Amino acid sequence: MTTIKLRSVHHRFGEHEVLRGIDLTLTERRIGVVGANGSGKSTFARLLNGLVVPSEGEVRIDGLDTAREARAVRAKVGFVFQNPDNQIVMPMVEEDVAFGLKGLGLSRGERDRLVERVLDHYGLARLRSHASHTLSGGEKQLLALAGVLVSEPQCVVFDEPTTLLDLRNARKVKEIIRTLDQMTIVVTHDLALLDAFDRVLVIDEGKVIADDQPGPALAAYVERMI
Ligand SMILES: Nc1ncnc2c1ncn2[C@@H]1O[C@H](COP(=O)(O)OP(=O)(O)OP(=O)(O)O)[C@@H](O)[C@H]1O
Repeated sequence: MTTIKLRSVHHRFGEHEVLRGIDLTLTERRIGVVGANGSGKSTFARLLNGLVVPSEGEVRIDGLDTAREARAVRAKVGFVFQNPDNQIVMPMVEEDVAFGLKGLGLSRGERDRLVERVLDHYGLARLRSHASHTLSGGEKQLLALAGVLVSEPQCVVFDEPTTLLDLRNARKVKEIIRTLDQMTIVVTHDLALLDAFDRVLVIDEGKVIADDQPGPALAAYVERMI
């Protein structure tokens, strides 16, 4: 089990204080994060694997400080961006998946086996030799996911994973999220996705204003939005 702790976290971009005092301990397997546009959700999500370091306070993943132990933190917590183009770095599909294993000290054989498994699992095997930039939006999102999941992180953070997808691909990605073994934290505007989650955080103007099971948390969110 992974434990994520945020202590007195504030984050500022210049003068703008985007997160304003967040204290949380996260251990549940499925955690949703909702809130209005610009409320600080993406910034919050990025704190969890050290993509953003808090201006004040600290974020620890199983005791590791994201500000000082970023490499170890990223091995534990994978991050899937809303736009897969932010994440796909290698020209060919299988190279891009293999890139997710870089720096882990695996032999070539182990690396090939893990890449093979994840390509098969996400239906990308037939595209293995394709140029990454020629994939459709849905295929790119699956590739971005495969590139993160290939290294089997203990926790995966998704920032609006279905926003750019059509219905079929959104459904596919949601099914993957529902069936992942790992701890999963999902920022989304798709409230139905969160029905079976264990915990939902509502962020408003940089603060957590509700933190509960999906029913009451989403009711608080809807009330705040109208
Ligand atoms: N790198 C940055 N530099 C300056 N300001 C930023 C930066 N990233 C985010 N912000 C600002 O911080 C605020 C919160 O942004 P954030 O992306 O965390 O919100 P969000 O809740 O994810 O929004 P959305 O639902 O629209 O994606 C916004 O006002 C945004 O303009």
